[in-house]
Amino acid sequence: MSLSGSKPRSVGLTGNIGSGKSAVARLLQARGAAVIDADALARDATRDPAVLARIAAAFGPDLVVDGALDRAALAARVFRDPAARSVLNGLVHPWVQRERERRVAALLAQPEPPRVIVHDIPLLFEVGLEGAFDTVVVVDAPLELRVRRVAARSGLSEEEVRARDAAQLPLAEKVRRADVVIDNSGDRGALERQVEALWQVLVAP
Ligand SMILES: CC(C)(COP(=O)(O)OP(=O)(O)OC[C@H]1O[C@@H](n2cnc3c(N)ncnc32)[C@H](O)[C@@H]1O)[C@@H](O)C(=O)NCCC(=O)NCCS
Ligand SMILES: Nc1ncnc2c1ncn2[C@@H]1O[C@H](COP(=O)(O)OP(=O)(O)OP(=O)(O)O)[C@@H](O)[C@H]1O
Repeated sequence: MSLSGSKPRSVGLTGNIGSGKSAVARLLQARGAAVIDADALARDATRDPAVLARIAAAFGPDLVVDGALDRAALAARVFRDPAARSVLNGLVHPWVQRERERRVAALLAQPEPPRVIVHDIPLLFEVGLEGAFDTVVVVDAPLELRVRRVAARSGLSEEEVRARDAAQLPLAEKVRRADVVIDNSGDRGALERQVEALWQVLVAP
């Protein structure tokens, strides 16, 4: 039983590349939420030898170097080719979905499950998961700002960020479909204030 004796609230957290999902997830985690990060699970999937073998079979053995996926090379392929992207998604997404369900089951089996479980899923709408959560939160920020923030974080070029954004449902459409929108066009203080307000709603009886 959780402290309140009720089932954890499930939150789907999404937005396009660089919108600030991980930043929001961290702030919710600091307040006591459990976070399941689909990007991290997708990275785990590509370390599974069975998945890696299927990626090598589909995209060529040169994409696996010393037993590890050449992520940059695969990204260069899939973000300019929707058909290739859909093949990769078909190899990785079922693994991610299974592991996510396993993690939820483990959290629910704890003596004191968390009050809130946050599912950070970049492609939540694209894969049709919008009905799977009590609350869907979309993190919004203008593309120009996201390009700058991601470049500072990871060194992806402007073109690479734009290509990934173009491979996702338009962010404005996600904002329309959201239950809650977090505007991350401001500073970190502004973000934290919105997350605190969201948290109060999530844990309200
Ligand atoms: C292509 C890969 C190898 C590139 O790896 P890389 O380390 O450069 O990026 P990383 O995985 O950290 O993803 C960063 C961001 O790219 C975007 N992105 C990743 N995959 C996709 C995709 N298939 N479609 C659209 N956007 C994507 C998301 O915004 C994500 O947050 C990797 O992203 C991958 O395996 N993608 C397929 C799995 C997937 O869909 N992951 C996203 C959530 S499950
Ligand atoms: N309000 C903010 N002010 C300044 N920098 C920010 C703010 N919010 C997020 N960032 C920074 O912008 C970058 C992108 O944010 P974050 O990694 O949280 O986005 P994301 O949506 O998880 O990205 P991805 O789609 O790549 O997973 C990070 O370096 C983060 O630290």
